[in-house]
Amino acid sequence: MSLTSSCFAFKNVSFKFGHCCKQLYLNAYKDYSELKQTFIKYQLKLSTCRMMSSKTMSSSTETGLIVPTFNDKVLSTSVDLNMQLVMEARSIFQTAVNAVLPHQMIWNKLNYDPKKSTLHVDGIEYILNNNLYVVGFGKAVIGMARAIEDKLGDHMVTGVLSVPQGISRALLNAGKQDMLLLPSSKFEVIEGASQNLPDKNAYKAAMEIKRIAMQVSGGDILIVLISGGGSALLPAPEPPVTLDDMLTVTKLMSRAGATIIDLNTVRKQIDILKGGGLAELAWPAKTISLILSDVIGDPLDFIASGPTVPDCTSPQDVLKLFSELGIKDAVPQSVHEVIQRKLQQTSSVSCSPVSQTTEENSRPHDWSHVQNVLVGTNKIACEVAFDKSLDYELLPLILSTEVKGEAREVGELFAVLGKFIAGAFITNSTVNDLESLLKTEYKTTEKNILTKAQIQEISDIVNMAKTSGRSGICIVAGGETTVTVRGEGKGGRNQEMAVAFALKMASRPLPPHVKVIFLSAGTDGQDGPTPSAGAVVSPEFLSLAQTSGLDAADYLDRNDTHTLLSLVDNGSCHVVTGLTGTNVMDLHLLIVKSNSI
Ligand SMILES: Nc1ncnc2c1ncn2[C@@H]1O[C@H](COP(=O)(O)OP(=O)(O)O)[C@@H](O)[C@H]1O
Ligand SMILES: O=C(O)[C@H](O)COP(=O)(O)O
Repeated sequence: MSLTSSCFAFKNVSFKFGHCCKQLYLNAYKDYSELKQTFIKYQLKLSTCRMMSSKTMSSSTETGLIVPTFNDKVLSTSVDLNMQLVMEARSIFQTAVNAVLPHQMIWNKLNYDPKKSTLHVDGIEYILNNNLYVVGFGKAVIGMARAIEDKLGDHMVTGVLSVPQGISRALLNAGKQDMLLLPSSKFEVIEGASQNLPDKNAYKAAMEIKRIAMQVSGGDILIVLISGGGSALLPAPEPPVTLDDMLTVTKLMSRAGATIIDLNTVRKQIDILKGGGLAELAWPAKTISLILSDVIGDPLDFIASGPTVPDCTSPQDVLKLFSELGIKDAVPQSVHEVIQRKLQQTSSVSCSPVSQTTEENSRPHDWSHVQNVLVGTNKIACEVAFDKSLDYELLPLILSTEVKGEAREVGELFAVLGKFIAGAFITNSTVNDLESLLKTEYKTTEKNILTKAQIQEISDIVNMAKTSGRSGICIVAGGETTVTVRGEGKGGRNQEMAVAFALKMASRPLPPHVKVIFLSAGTDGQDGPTPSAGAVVSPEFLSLAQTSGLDAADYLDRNDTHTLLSLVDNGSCHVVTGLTGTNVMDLHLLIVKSNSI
């Protein structure tokens, strides 16, 4: 995947159907973060006043400076500070992950009144009366299904889950019993799609799910649980496309550098259940889709290829993609046949909520029977990380929830930000200083890596820290970078970011008394094909590696960052959580703290 035009900026990615929602979201999010910053300013003023008036809250040095305290312990050595920042980062990450665990999310969203047997979801009321059917597909749906069954099991008729091969055993081994179904469960669980590729088991599960969708009727309620990996776990190729043809197209596109949006555009056009097909089949039953987003920007119609969302793609989009990716001739003939057939059927893309009368089912209906609900997103995790940072007296800033681009380059970018913030603590740095630092220190093919607004936000948060006497800043970000794997090593995008960060930080020593650490980890607990979720490093990581005779740059070049992290300091830099049972992409935390303010 090539580096996008801006790693951090909110991408102006517009889907016809979703664009207006996205703009509303951006406006709301902007208001939210301004509100948050206002709150912080107020809180800071309050605490600064309190601090000035009471000696008990801090210890002062002979020069009268207020030394930052942490849990009433005055920091004495930089080693303490380093270890403390690592502990804080790990705690912030874990707190954020806990907030997007399946049980937490489902219980937050579903308001059930057992006396009235009514279920309220975002203000919409449903009457439960042993009329509930549940299907699910994705890496995190077992935990979601357990939460549903705990809450609404009495009304469940039946349920089917399509989950990754080995996930139940892995969750059991990770001690996540609370995310597994009980022996009395009404769910049928079918494991498949190992390596996230559709297979016969996933196909069997998809057919079972299709059968339930066709079985439900007017008075029934179908809950659909969706999370990352759902596309591969719900393969329902439209004849004459076969499962093998679908596999061929997926592999062809992935190898050609297709994005998840590209992949799912094609999947929606050649699959009966994707692109709203599942909800169409369930009509007139009411469908409630509970969605855990692992796609940047949370586009409902692309997460797991949007089986319950109106489809805004077209057969023309598919042909355009095939030619852009240079795979048109390699695509199976059956796929071209389905695309050509659709070209005849639809003259233009229709995103109207009222779907056309389709010949095979002659059921004219709109989408009022469907409620799509985002229950877990990277944004929620980032906001929890934001709040948790305040507990550690850090001044937080959510820089982006749409981080993308080549992992090592994004890791280096965080290093440049770390250097700027560290320097700004002891000098009067300005926005221009950060812009020039990015130009000189950050050699990348892209020009506007950070938006002007984000550069301004970083400069503002530093000034706010200095004027309020806060000794630390926590930059929170999330998203999903990519790795162009060229070496034979073992690693993942978050481990690559951490090692690249450490290498970049080493190019310029930090001012005395200022410490910088960087944590990058996947919320699903697995970074690449490794048992790590990611890593947390300080600039000292490099000297630790060198004392062990390890060349970090060489390990990075061979995509062998997991091995390197395992060898340095007995693997103490790894972030290991085990499979978490959730998946809202990755979290990045840059913490800069000075013990001289
Ligand atoms: N040795 C490696 N070093 C760095 N990244 C790797 C390596 N091997 C695989 N990857 C990356 O890990 C990605 C898969 O990440 P993973 O966390 O398993 O899945 P998901 O993207 O669903 O979270 C692959 O797309 C690949 O880019
Ligand atoms: O389409 C899907 O399955 C998800 O939206 C993204 O899948 P991934 O987790 O395999 O990228």
